[in-house]
Order: sequence, then structure tokens, then C-alpha cells
Amino acid sequence: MTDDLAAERRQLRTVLRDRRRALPPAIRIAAAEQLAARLLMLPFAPVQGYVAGYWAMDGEIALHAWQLKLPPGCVYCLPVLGDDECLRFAPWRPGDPLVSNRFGIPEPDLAPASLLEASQLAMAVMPLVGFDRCGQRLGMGGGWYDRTFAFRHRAPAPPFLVGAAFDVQHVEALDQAAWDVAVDAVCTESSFIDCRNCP
Ligand SMILES: Nc1nc2c(c(=O)[nH]1)N(C=O)[C@@H](CNc1ccc(C(=O)N[C@@H](CCC(=O)O)C(=O)O)cc1)CN2
Ligand SMILES: Nc1ncnc2c1ncn2[C@@H]1O[C@H](COP(=O)(O)OP(=O)(O)OP(=O)(O)O)[C@@H](O)[C@H]1O
Repeated sequence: MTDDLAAERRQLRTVLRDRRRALPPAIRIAAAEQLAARLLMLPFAPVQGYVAGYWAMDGEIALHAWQLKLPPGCVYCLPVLGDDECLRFAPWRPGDPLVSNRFGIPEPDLAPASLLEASQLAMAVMPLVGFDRCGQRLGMGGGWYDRTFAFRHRAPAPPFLVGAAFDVQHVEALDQAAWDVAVDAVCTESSFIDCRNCP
């Protein structure tokens, strides 16, 4: 990636994170409910297996409503930062113990050996900073999701990858770096974008 492109991404990230944080509470509450309905209606919504969400922070759209309405066969998981800079996943229900990770985000307190690999998931919902209509995404810039799901460059779903965002995070087109892993779909409070047939 050129220095120019990296600088452009950083700038766009700042703008979009500010936009996401600026949304008023009433909008966020309604949006989380609408998002849950859309995630449950996905054409590939799993009825069983491990599904990954995230602990919303920094104005991210929340997943609690989705977690509560998941089919009984689905096990909700949260991401856990690995020493190898990849994410692993741990089942988590309200009340289960949490610890704060290096970014100050709560994660389940589990022995590394008990964690799930990304390839064991049926579906992963990831928080977006920005997205375009083809599922290209801008994340927090750490490359965590790109590294974790790099195997999706070579292998089909599952796990299905779904981006969650507010409408205001939609941008016209995002430049693609070689390592960027696109999502199969994006869900916002008002729309579902199927990205599986994009070029
Ligand atoms: N809710 C949530 N969980 C998540 C992510 C996320 O984006 N959202 N991640 C997605 O990758 C992973 C964690 N990755 C992250 C990467 C960078 C920053 C970050 O830059 N945070 C600060 C800097 C704080 C610091 O370094 O202490 C920032 O807000 O600028 C945060 C998380 C896994 N869990
Ligand atoms: N498969 C990979 N192997 C090694 N490094 C990677 C890989 N994928 C991404 N990275 C590194 O991580 C950084 C990710 O930058 P990028 O701007 O794409 O982040 P992002 O897409 O916003 O992050 P995330 O994937 O966490 O949402 C890059 O500097 C890149 O070098």
C-alpha cells in the first residue's frame, strides 16, 4: 500500500468514527433492534453452530438484541486477541467472566487452549468503520479481522462474514489492499447488502 493510500485511510477512519460516535442514543437503540432482525433474516443465517459477535465500543452498532434472539442451536462468541495477532473466539453469555484486553475491550476469561479457531465459526459479524457496496471494509486499522480471516481468500464460506454498521458509514468505494478480506454481506439498520456476487 502506498503512503498516500494509508494516509487517506487514516483520515477516512477518523471522519467515519466521529460520524458513528455522533449518533444520538434513540437512533442507536432503534438501530440495534433493526440490525438484529436483518441479521436473523440473512439468507445464510445459521440455525446452529458458533457465531461470533463483538462487544460494541467507540459508537459501534450494538449486537445485544441479536444475541438475545439467536436460534437455540447457535452459540454466541466474542473475539479474544491472540499472541499471534490473530483473533480467536470464546462462547460468552451474560454473567460469564470478562477481562479487559490491551485495547480496553472486554473479552471472555478463558484458557487459550479452550478458545475456538476462526475456521470453527459458522458466521462472524464484524464491526465496520466504513464499507462500500461490494463489501470492502475499513476497520480500526489493526488488521485483526484481515489476518484472522485471510483463509477466506482461498476457501469459501463458512464462516460467512458479515459487516455490521450504521447507514452513515457507507462510502462510495474503498480502495482495496491485497490483504483486505471483503465481507459476504453488510447489514445496517435500514439495509442488507449481499456482496457475494461482486466482482
Ligand atoms: N468491539 C470491537 N471489538 C474488537 C474489534 C473492534 O474493532 N471492535 N477489533 C477489530 O479489529 C479487534 C480489536 N482490534 C482493535 C484494533 C485497534 C484498536 C484501536 O486502534 N483502538 C484505539 C487505540 C487504543 C489503544 O491503542 O489503546 C483507538 O480507539 O484509536 C482497537 C481494537 C477485536 N475486537
Ligand atoms: N494477512 C495478513 N498478514 C499480515 N499482515 C496483515 C494481513 N492482513 C492485514 N495485515 C496488516 O494489518 C494492517 C491492516 O490495515 P488495514 O488498513 O487494512 O486495516 P483494517 O482493515 O481497517 O483492519 P481490520 O482487519 O482489523 O478491520 C496492514 O498494515 C497490514 O500490513
